[in-house]
Amino acid sequence: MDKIIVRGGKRLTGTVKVEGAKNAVLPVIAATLLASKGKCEILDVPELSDVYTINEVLRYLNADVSFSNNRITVDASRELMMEAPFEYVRKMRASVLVMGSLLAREGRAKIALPGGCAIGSRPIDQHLKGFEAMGAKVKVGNGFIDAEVEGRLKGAKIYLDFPSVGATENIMMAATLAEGTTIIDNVAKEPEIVDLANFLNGMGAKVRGAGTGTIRIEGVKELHGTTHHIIPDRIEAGTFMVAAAITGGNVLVQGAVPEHLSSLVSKMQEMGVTIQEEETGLRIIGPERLKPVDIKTMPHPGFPTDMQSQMMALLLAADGTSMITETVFENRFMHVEEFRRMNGNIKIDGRSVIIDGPSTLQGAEVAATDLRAGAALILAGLIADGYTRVTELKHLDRGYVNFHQKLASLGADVERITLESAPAVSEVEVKEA
Ligand SMILES: CC(=O)N[C@H]1[C@@H](OP(=O)(O)OP(=O)(O)OC[C@H]2O[C@@H](n3ccc(=O)[nH]c3=O)[C@H](O)[C@@H]2O)O[C@H](CO)[C@@H](O)[C@@H]1O
Ligand SMILES: C=C(OP(=O)(O)O)C(=O)O
Repeated sequence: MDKIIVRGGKRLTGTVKVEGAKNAVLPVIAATLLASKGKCEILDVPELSDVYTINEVLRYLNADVSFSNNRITVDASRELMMEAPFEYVRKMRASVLVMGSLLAREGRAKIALPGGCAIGSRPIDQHLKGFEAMGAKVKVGNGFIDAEVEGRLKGAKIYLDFPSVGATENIMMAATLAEGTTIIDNVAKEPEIVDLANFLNGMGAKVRGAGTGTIRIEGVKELHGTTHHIIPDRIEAGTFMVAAAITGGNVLVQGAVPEHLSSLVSKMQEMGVTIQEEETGLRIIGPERLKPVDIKTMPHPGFPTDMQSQMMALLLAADGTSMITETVFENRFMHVEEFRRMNGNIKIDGRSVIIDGPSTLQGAEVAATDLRAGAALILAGLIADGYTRVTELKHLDRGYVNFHQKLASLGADVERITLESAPAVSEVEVKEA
């Protein structure tokens, strides 16, 4: 079991470079299954545990995948298997993203039901509604979702009840090989949707309107391999922006795309943080005194839920009362208890959290309850008194490459230790007794 240990009090300075986006690369890898001819080459791929997991899913489905030096090649030209078992879906919910590609290419997709996770129940009814509208018969039973279509999927008009990122991606992928035109309304507008559309078009698909509320896809008979660069990770960029601001530092976040980060930039500026656009990214200069703000998470271009816990850490340091309202996930406040263990003055009120700052944070042993919570607790540790020990790093490793090393390169006092070889405390006590 690994732990990250942070000693608070260091001001961060220097330059940090962000990786390719996790939430862009996962659907892009799933989409490579649509290419029945040629190889796909994906560049700027982050070395994350989620990427290794989805590569395993593709190999299980009979694709040839290689991954080195931030570059993945996939040859999916052989006939594919149609089933993704629970061992993968349990590790990573994004495994459900292979469903649209499999259904479009092979006429069937059987995927273990993803179940709930630490941030909420996360149903996939909107994905399934889209597949059904395109002519698939969907059965749910024995822990699996089994979708099947006779012949090709048919183009359809689909309205999403909520602009779900995953449903937009899955339906978009399925529609590329459908017969006729598919129009999806009330879709997600996240930059990762645009990246996926660009990748699909590089494969020979006809996708228009990505980044707006309506996407129109004219189905084609087959897709081929292509080369694609993944966009920079706006959430990793945002996390380092908060690291700079919380320590009163001065950091250039290379690869931060201002258009992808506008809601975060606005909120941080309201808090008194100086943000300057430079040629290669955004420079963040933390103020002496942070002002409180209210935040409501929303689908893009609203404030991203994936930055909610990191902003909570920043607001703990602000001078006054702030409120965060989470509207995207039903249960994304597990980190509140952990912040309380660090002496954070913070309380939950329904879907909102009230933060009374500034809290004098104290180092404590805390658990990363989900991926962004892990990052947020480390950020809080940067200004806490004494040592903060963060456990459950498997969550952090899903979404951040070398997080502690990047922070250390900016001057943070932080290290990661592996405890496997160390004796448990109780063993030491028994021997000493
Ligand atoms: C791999 C990836 O890209 N993950 C991101 C993606 O997750 P993901 O694609 O799972 O998120 P969605 O946008 O689908 O989910 C948002 C909300 O809609 C609900 N919902 C979704 C689908 C559905 O069929 N029915 C339904 O009710 C979910 O339970 C959730 O409450 O977008 C989220 C919202 O920006 C981000 O936090 C995740 O980091
Ligand atoms: C919630 C997240 O990811 P996932 O959808 O992969 O769980 C995230 O990236 O913060």
